[in-house]
Order: sequence, then C-alpha cells, then structure tokens
Amino acid sequence: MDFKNYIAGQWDVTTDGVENINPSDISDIVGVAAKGGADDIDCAIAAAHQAAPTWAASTPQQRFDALDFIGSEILARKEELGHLLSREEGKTLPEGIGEAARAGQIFKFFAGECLRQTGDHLASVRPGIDVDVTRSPVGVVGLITPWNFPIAIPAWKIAPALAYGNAVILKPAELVPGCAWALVEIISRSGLPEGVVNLVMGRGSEIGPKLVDDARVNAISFTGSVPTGRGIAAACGANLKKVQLEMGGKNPMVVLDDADLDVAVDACLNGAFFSTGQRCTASSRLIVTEGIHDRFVGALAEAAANLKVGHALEAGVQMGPVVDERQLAQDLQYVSIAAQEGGNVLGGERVSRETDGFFMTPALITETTNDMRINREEVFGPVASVIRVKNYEEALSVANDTEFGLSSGICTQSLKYATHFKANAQAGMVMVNLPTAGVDYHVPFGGTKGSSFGSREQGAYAAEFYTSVKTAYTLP
Ligand SMILES: NC(=O)C1=CN([C@@H]2O[C@H](COP(=O)(O)OP(=O)(O)OC[C@H]3O[C@@H](n4cnc5c(N)ncnc54)[C@H](OP(=O)(O)O)[C@@H]3O)[C@@H](O)[C@H]2O)C=CC1
Ligand SMILES: O=C(O)CCC(=O)C(=O)O
Repeated sequence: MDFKNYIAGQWDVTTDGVENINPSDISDIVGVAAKGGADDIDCAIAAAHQAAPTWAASTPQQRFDALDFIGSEILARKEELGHLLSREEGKTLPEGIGEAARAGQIFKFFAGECLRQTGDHLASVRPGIDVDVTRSPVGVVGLITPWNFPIAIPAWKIAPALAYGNAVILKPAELVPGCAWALVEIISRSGLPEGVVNLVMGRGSEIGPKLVDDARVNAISFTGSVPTGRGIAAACGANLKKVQLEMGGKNPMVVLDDADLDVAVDACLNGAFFSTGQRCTASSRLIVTEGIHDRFVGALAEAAANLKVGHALEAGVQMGPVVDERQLAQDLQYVSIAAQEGGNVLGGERVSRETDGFFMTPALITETTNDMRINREEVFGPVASVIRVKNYEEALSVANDTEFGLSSGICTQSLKYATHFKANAQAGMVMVNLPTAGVDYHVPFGGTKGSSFGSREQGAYAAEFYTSVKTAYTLP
C-alpha cells in the first residue's frame, strides 16, 4: 500500500518512500509512505494560500455538507479504519475502532457547528451607530500531529479548521502515515475545492520548520512533545503567528481512604495502562492516602499483572505494544531509573510474543516520592508510580506539585473533597471517580502550566483558535 502526499487536489507520485511497520509484528509492513521535502511543503502552502479565500467565502451549507460526508464515511468504515489504526499504532482493536468512531463524531459535531453560527449585533455607545462582532477564518493553518491518536487528533484539528472556513496543511507523525492518508483520502472525495486540505508526510525536523516559518501560514496547531512544542512557540512568537500547543502531562490521580476500591482500581488501570499508557492524559502519578494504600496497591498490582498484553489485533488482548523500539527503550529506561531511585518495581519487563513486536508488561512502581524523576518527567508508556500521602491536603499539594497541568483526577465518595478538588486542582481537566484519560469530543480539551499554550481545542471553544474576531461599526 502506498501512502501518498495530497497537494493541491493531486495525489503526489514523485516523492521517495519510507516503510511503515506494525509495532505488534515487525515483519508486517503496513505500507510505504511518501517522504516529502521542502518543495512539497512549499507547493502545499501555495495551494492552501490560493484556496483559502474560496473556502472562506463558502456557505454554511457547503461546509456542513463536506464535514457531514466525511463524518458519515468514517463512521460507516470505523471497523476498517480502526483495524488500520491498530495495525499501524498498536492500540488494541476495540480502542482503534473507538478512536475511528470518535473521529467520525468529531466531523459530525463540527458539521453542526457550521450551521450554529454566533455573532453579536449591538448598539454603539455613540448615538445612531450599529456595531457587529463577527468571526472570520484565520486563513491557512498548519496542523502538526503526533502518533498516539493518529485519526482523532488530525480530525479534531481539521474539522474545526474547515468548519470555520480555513485551508489546512496536515503534517502527521512519521510513525502513522497510513491513518493520515486514509483520513485525507475520505476528505478528498467530500467536494472541497482543490487546495483546501493538503497532506504532507516527511521528517518533522526537516519539513516542520518550513511549515512553521512560512509567512503564508497564518496559524499553527501542534500536539506532541514539550521540546518540539516550545521550539514551535518560539518561532511563531518571533513571527507574531497564532499558535496552539498541546504537549505533555504528569497527571495525578488521588485515591482517598473513602474511595470505592473497585472504582479506584478500574480508573487507575484504565488511566495508566490502556492505550499502552501512550496518552498525554495518562494517570502516571497515583497519590494514595495511608488508610487505603496497601489494599489499593495490592488490588491494582493484581489487575495490572492480569492484563493480557499482546498483538493489537488479537481478540481478548487488553494492552497492545509500545509504538516503536525507541519509545520502548525510553519506557524501560524510566523503569530502571525509578528502581535506582529506590522505587519498588512491579512488572515493567520486556516480553516476547510469537510475533516480534515492542511488548512490555505494565509497570507499577510503589514507594516513590514526588521529587523522583519518575514523578517529574513524562514517560509516555505503561508506567505508573504510587506516592503514599497522609491526607487529602497533602494529596492535593502533591498533585499540584508538577510543571504540567493537563488532567487531574480524584477517587472519593466525599462531595466535600470532590468539590474542593475540582476547584483547586491545577489542571485544564478534572475527573472525579473517572480515569484522567478518555475525554468527550464536544467540550474543551487542554491544560494549564507547561502542558498547553494558546486557546482550547475541541467543542465550540475551538472557534477561538480557528477564527479571528472582527468588530464593524456602521453609521446607516
Ligand atoms: N502530548 C502528546 O500527545 C504526545 C507527546 N509525545 C511525547 O513526545 C515524545 C517524543 O515523541 P515524538 O513523536 O518524537 O514527538 P514530537 O514532538 O517530536 O513529534 C510530534 C510531531 O511534531 C513533528 N515534529 C518533529 N520535529 C519538529 C520540528 N522541529 N518542527 C515541527 N514539527 C516537528 C513530528 O514529526 P515526525 O514524526 O516526522 O518527527 C510529529 O508530527 C514521546 O515520548 C512523548 O513523551 C509524543 C506524542 C504525543
Ligand atoms: O485522553 C484522551 O481521550 C485524549 C488524549 C490525547 O489527546 C493525547 O494523548 O494526545
């Protein structure tokens, strides 16, 4: 299968190919992806720049029809797309299908947003003058996406960009070209004018800066690592370009003495290890009060040890492989750093299966303190640590003692503590008796502190990034 670039309405045939392998079975080549370079990015930017005014002038009905078509086709083909996603990225098949469905629902939601327009018509403070406050598209938007949600994240950037009248260039992560290609293939048949959506695959370190620095690109939306995000923010700042970043997390899950043990174990198992822990919203610091600590650790350790690890497409598998060799090495290195720092490691070993893939068992590291590296740095794998605390006040203080602020959770049956935590957790998203990961598509997504920068993604709040506000005064 060839995963080609899509530029100015044409599938490109001139670029070199890069083999893309299945992390569950490295003998399985998923496809050969285009390796775009500076010329491809230049052509894509030129195409988007030319197409942007046409799409900005499109009617709400035209926008609704295109997004509704895309959403319907994704939903109709969610099993097939989910299969490709699981084969390429390593999520289990139910997780892959779930993510594909989420992408379809995102397009459906933003199709509706095309028709639910907002604006204000006001009286001026001066007599006889009318004031209109409206939103206009920002123009050309560069979308740089990571490998861990290879359909949902491109969807939650492309759908609002199109709904609010922008043209886009998608630069997906090198590890997941198949999902990006499959999504753009559907988009290419949705009736959009040529050049409104462009796909350029290639090395991020080579073509990413070209996209970010080009003056014809009006805004950049990025999800990925902190260092890359910071570099993009600096470049955008230098050019006064609009930018939105979603980066790492070191998300705390507080478990209080009065928590329902089964609810707490389920929430932590899901939050820490599902999707192989490769979520920026993963629960990586489990902050547990003394009275429940030993019972909780015993039950969670048993549940984690019983998780079936294996080929992402095999029925009954609950945790697929790590995405690639480099990420696996990083995960295992953090497990050994935690052990050297004095943590007690349960699991966290590389395992071999019949197929040669990047498998490891979930790692639960107990007896840790919040100053250890394992509790300060994002691992991005199936690795969670437990921090023992005396009471709620200490739990909240430890939860907030991090440079990140994406998602934060608490398991408790106390309305008093849940209410206080929702108000005082330093995070963009707070979960009560739920995993820190796994969010809805119709409400804002994003964090505080070092996790995020710029306005929120998803839901109606996405309009803030993909539009600029215009205030018009009229003397009739
Ligand atoms: N918050 C999140 O959702 C995610 C966080 N991460 C974190 O990042 C770590 C590394 O993952 P990785 O995939 O390398 O993350 P990166 O931040 O390097 O990659 C994210 C995206 O940025 C692109 N990119 C890379 N360099 C540049 C650049 N200089 N300018 C513009 N775009 C660029 C990548 O392209 P290419 O793939 O071609 O390099 C990819 O599309 C993980 O271990 C994890 O800690 C990773 C993924 C998602
Ligand atoms: O937890 C989720 O549902 C979304 C997580 C996410 O967006 C990410 O890891 O990048």
